[in-house]
Amino acid sequence: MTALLSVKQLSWQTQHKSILSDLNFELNAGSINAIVGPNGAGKTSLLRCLYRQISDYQGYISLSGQPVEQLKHKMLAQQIAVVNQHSDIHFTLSVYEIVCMGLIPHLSLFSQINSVQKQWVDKVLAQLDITDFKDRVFNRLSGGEQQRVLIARALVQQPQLLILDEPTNHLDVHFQHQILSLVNQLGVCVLMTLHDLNLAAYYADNILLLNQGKLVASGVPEQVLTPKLIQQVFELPVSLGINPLNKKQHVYFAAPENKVAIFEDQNHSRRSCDNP
Ligand SMILES: Nc1ncnc2c1ncn2[C@@H]1O[C@H](COP(=O)(O)OP(=O)(O)OP(=O)(O)O)[C@@H](O)[C@H]1O
Repeated sequence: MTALLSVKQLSWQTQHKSILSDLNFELNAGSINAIVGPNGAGKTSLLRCLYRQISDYQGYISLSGQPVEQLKHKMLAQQIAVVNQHSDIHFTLSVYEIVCMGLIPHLSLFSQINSVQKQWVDKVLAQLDITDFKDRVFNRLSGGEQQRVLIARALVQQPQLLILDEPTNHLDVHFQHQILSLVNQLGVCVLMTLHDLNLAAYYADNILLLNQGKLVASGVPEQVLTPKLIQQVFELPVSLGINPLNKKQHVYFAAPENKVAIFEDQNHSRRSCDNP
């Protein structure tokens, strides 16, 4: 099977620092993929290379066998949709207007939205369960509702690859699971960054573990989320178990050992003061 996205020997550096180095991986059509790693590991930079917000990288990125640098901007927007951490939404627009913006890569200059495209927008609104508030103003929605609107806008683009940068950011536990189970049912290839390793284990088919700009491991969650790798990358004591509710792998963390020693010390001094 030909990969949908193929990344080979991808490196990117700024004037002073290497940010990504020699990344190699492939994503299959329809697969759900999570990039995890510590702050500053290069997760967002990698995404930015893929949708060519960064273009001065070295290496090869191809989509359905075609190098992305050969794709015209509009063609790229028809194939890759992006939901960023910081939305660029004009606050006074309605949900419907925002979702329709996803059609822009499919419209020619001054053309109107046709009936087929209207039907497509309605279908996506229904799929994300936001039809009821399509006339509401975007910035009066809850964080979870806003995230669903932004994903709807991205889906209306009819992309082959949906890129989500921290889609669960600022969402409570309920909305985190709601968004990710929804993402799981979209039927498009998804590449998303996640900080929560357990959400990655629950919802991703494959995990890419990034540290200091390097791909430390990639594969199914059980292959990547091993105690040895997690401990090495996040520098915390770790233990693995199974979540009894969904039977998926669950990662448990504790405070770093030296911190525990400090806490114990502080408690000891406090106890000593309280009970001389
Ligand atoms: N345009 C830039 N110029 C200089 N340095 C940059 C630029 N973009 C990113 N960096 C640096 O590259 C490193 C990786 O940043 P990036 O945002 O990709 O990490 P991340 O894994 O997404 O982090 P986080 O989890 O904190 O969001 C950081 O040290 C960041 O400061």
